[in-house]
Amino acid sequence: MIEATLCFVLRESETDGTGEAGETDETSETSETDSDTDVLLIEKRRGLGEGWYNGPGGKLEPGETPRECAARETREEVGLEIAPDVLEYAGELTFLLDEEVHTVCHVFRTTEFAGEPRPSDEARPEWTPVDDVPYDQMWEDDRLWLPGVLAGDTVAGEFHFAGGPPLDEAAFVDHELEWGVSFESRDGDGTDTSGETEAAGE
Ligand SMILES: Nc1nc2c([nH]c(=O)n2[C@H]2C[C@H](O)[C@@H](COP(=O)(O)OP(=O)(O)OP(=O)(O)O)O2)c(=O)[nH]1
Repeated sequence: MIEATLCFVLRESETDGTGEAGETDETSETSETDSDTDVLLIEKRRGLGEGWYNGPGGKLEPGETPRECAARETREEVGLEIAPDVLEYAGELTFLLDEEVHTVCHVFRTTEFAGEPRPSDEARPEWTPVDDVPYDQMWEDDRLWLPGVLAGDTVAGEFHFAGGPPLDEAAFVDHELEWGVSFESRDGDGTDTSGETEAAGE
């Protein structure tokens, strides 16, 4: 079983024409988009999910906590500095391949970071308005849980894939999601859950 992380860094969109987001032209009545928040996505250049968009993240190293891993991977992949303890635990995703647990992924969210994103061998970073996330160029399950996570909710999910390995070539066949889960101050162990279960196909 692989233990991995994802880290979604959020910022207020730049709508004054000085940044990439919210650029305007003289004929526009307003430069506002539907959303005033950007998320830092990466185009993954290698490894599982290569060529797709995702958040920075990767596998835990020995002795590392999930939040330490999320902060390290974000630094290595896009050069942002994040203190592990500011990360908000937003989700626990379990990916099953042919009914066996393949990966447990801890999902974090933060608005606190230092530095400017820069590309690396692993990732090309891109600030993306949360309403423009390219779900058609991402893992198929992401459209089910990422909008809620970006909106501030917490989630526990199970995602069933069949026909692999590798996981990113398997078919996505089923899922269960539970929203409003209380993870308290956990770092990856023990969960205190509450909320409704939403089964696939409902
Ligand atoms: N958004 C999203 N991410 C997923 C899904 N499944 C899945 O494994 N991931 C994440 C977990 C990890 O962050 C990443 C896979 O990690 P990886 O094995 O490619 O890690 P890596 O080699 O790039 O990283 P490293 O630890 O070797 O540096 O993809 C999914 O369905 N959706």
